[in-house]
Amino acid sequence: MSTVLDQIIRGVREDLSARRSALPLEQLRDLVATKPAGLDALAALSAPGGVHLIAEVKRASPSKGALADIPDPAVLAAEYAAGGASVISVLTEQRRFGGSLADLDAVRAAVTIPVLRKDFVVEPYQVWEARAHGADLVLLMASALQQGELTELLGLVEELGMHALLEAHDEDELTRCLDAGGRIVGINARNLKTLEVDPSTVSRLLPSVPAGVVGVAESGVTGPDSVRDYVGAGARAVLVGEALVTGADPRSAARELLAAGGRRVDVEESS
Ligand SMILES: O=P(O)(O)OC[C@@H](O)[C@@H](O)c1c[nH]c2ccccc12
Repeated sequence: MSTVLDQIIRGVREDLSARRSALPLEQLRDLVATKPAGLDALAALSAPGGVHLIAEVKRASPSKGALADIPDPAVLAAEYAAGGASVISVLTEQRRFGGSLADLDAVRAAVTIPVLRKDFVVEPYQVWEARAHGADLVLLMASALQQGELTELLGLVEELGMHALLEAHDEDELTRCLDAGGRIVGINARNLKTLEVDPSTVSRLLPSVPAGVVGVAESGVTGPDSVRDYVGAGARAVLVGEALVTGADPRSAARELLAAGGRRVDVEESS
């Protein structure tokens, strides 16, 4: 039986081949050569002083449908940055999440902190694309990749001067992420095959992430209490989408989550 993940990846591959016809890899590589170097997302997420926030620009999800309009992702990203986020995550998958590479461009132009391209990366072309559109960090999901692909894509991400967030949602995937050499590893509380969120996945798996690897808790943060729980389980960063995009004030919401994780954010004059 085909899972939601299989269906998403099928659509991603179709959209990808259309983009590749419009812009062949060779030209994409030339474009990458003209871009300034990426920012160090590993350093950003390793800085001491409490939990780090990876704040996500997320318009929709397969489980909930439309979440937020987000007329201007640049404005939202700037609010996240002002609220103390260390990294901005931009979903670029179009069919189920309503994202695009244009959103990535807009966010890249709006902030000076590292930006994550969040998509279902299954081919090297998408890694080149991420760099061409200014990403510093690329999501690689163990559930979507064979081990050889995971290792190969991680190698390309690093060769292009970026870092990868390797994502696992069970023991086997976590072992694979660590074996591949992941230095930033996320535990996703959402099972992308069933879309169910189970925060205990994070508390079960995070303790197995070694101290030298940045452990990220992903999905299911509904407020400060969730952050406290994830940090208690050993999270050095939390990745939050829905709770931030559906609230009235993303800057204050970001600050509140960070405060719950022990990070003090200097309050700037609000613009
Ligand atoms: O909206 P939430 O529950 O805060 O979740 C954010 C993020 O973890 C989720 O968007 C996510 C985690 N891994 C993914 C992989 C693909 C697409 C989306 C995701």
